[in-house]
Amino acid sequence: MASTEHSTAATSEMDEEKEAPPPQDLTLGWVRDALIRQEDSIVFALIERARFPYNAPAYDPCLLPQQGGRSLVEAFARGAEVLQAKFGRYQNPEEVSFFPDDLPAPSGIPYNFPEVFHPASASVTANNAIWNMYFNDLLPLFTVEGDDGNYTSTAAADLVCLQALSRRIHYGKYVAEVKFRDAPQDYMTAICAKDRDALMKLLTFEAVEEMVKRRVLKKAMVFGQTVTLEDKTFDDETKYKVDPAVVARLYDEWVIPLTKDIEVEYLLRRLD
Ligand SMILES: C=C(O[C@@H]1C=C(C(=O)O)C=C[C@H]1O)C(=O)O
Repeated sequence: MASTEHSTAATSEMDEEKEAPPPQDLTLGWVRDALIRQEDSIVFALIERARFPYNAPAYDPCLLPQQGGRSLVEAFARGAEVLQAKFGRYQNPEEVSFFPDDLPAPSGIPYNFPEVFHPASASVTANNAIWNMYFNDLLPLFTVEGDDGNYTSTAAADLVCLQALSRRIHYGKYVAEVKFRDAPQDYMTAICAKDRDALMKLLTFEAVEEMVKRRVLKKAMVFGQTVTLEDKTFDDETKYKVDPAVVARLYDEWVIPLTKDIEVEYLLRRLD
């Protein structure tokens, strides 16, 4: 009994340290560490989705006529968001809904999230772009063609990917806030001039972006290997659960540019 109590306390302390929401006095280092941890979630979510083939009927609005023109994946995502909103998921500023209209009021146990965002900037969202990118561009790149009939599990795996990508990209709001606080004069000049290019230049760190892309490529290799007890070497013939080049491309073409778009949009409203 005593040892159970002890281990429960130890676990919750550890969780608090790892999963604490962003502090009000956040630093760029803190935010970048959070982004690094989220890379793991994204790579694992893609690996889970890749267990199923493409499963085209999950995206066909004709599959479920009673859903009024919505595909199974859209109906599933909307239903999941309604349930999650009820329990307060979107009270967390890290979480952004894909279908914010008609979500019920939260009735869960309130949590006192620190108010980090400038209020006028808080509602910036890229979820439409993320949804379209995921289904039109990304999904065909990392799933094999085919139909195994397991559409609900497929939709559930899609939603995990979408939510992980959305959380990462909307973390651009924290990045923007901390960069603004670190150099308010530089940012204020560009914000007052509504100069998107100047803002983009100010917030871009190319060396950091290169490191991010190299790291996610490596994570996809490490996490996507089949681990066996026999010694074996990994070479060009190694089969990965998700092609590491696709993960690097995901970050290069979509995740980093969308994060930076969020940063710019956040900053443009930062003085409102
Ligand atoms: C997120 C940041 O802002 C920009 C976007 C990056 C990203 O999305 O990974 C990396 C570097 C910056 O160009 C950051 O500075 O860490």
